[in-house]
Amino acid sequence: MEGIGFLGIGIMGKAMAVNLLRHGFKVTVWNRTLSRCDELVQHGASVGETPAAVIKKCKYTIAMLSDPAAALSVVFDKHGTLEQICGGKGYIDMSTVDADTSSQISQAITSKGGSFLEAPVSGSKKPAEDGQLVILAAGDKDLYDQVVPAFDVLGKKSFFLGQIGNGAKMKLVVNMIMGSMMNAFSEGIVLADKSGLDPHTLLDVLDLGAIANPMFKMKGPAMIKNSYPPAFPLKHQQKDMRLALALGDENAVPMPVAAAANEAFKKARSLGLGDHDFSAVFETLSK
Ligand SMILES: NC(=O)C1=CN([C@@H]2O[C@H](COP(=O)(O)OP(=O)(O)OC[C@H]3O[C@@H](n4cnc5c(N)ncnc54)[C@H](OP(=O)(O)O)[C@@H]3O)[C@@H](O)[C@H]2O)C=CC1
Ligand SMILES: O=CCCC(=O)O
Repeated sequence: MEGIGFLGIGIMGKAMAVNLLRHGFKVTVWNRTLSRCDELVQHGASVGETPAAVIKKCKYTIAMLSDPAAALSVVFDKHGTLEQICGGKGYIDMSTVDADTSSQISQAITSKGGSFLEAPVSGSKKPAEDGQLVILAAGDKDLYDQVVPAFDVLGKKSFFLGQIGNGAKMKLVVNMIMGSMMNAFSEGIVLADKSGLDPHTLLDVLDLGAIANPMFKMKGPAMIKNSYPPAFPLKHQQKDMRLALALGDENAVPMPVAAAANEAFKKARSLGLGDHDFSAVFETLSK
């Protein structure tokens, strides 16, 4: 593959871009807060002054941005992706957005002759650092085949899910389940504690049974200490619950558990916990 552009050097974008550099890819980065690119330069990246400058330079460009508004802004605003995208160039948006946002971006890119893939990911900061993400791609199959070498570095498994929107929907379903689980887990820890049990023993019991999972194992000990270093920011989890609930509305799927979980994440945001890890929803139970 030729050089890759990378737009959005947040928690995930930084880990993914560093990983690509470590594996020998030439990477040109851009971030809205440009100073955040400095660390990437130390790892060997070049910097583009605008998204358009990155697109102009690179055959393939990946975006990893916070939400639908950010993903749209980087494509459609002045000096954005659309100004330079053209035939022979590919744009891969790995942000978690809804299917409608992805379709808008896809239509705009393809109307200029470019090719487009949505490719949101499952897995957080550590899997991103270790190249262990799960990639949920959909859209242009030729572009997918061309960028497999990069996906092989970023992830442990890639799925090609067909038409645009399917990757976004799959990602939202997964994160809706995860957000609901996090709330049940938080309630369980508090219930164990308040009823006189040792929450650490609860973690040991959970880890040996049918509902053992990496998330409980990884986040539980820190939650018991009321510590929430951001791997997956709570504001993004609440965005995903909101988008998943909208998908439920569209399809007339009742989701009372997810709706309650969303309320808990909104409460956590109102307490100023949006930039903490999403496990900080635990705090809403004692407030
Ligand atoms: N963290 C995680 O565990 C995971 C996150 N995701 C998803 O990946 C995406 C990125 O997440 P993460 O890295 O954690 O988020 P961060 O909040 O760490 O980074 C967000 C990035 O988006 C940029 N951004 C925000 N608003 C705008 C805007 N209006 N215009 C241009 N750029 C903007 C930020 O730029 P600036 O630095 O200037 O603020 C930053 O580069 C999200 O969609 C998230 O849901 C998916 C899987 C796991
Ligand atoms: O979107 C964030 C997903 C976080 C994870 O899969 O651990």
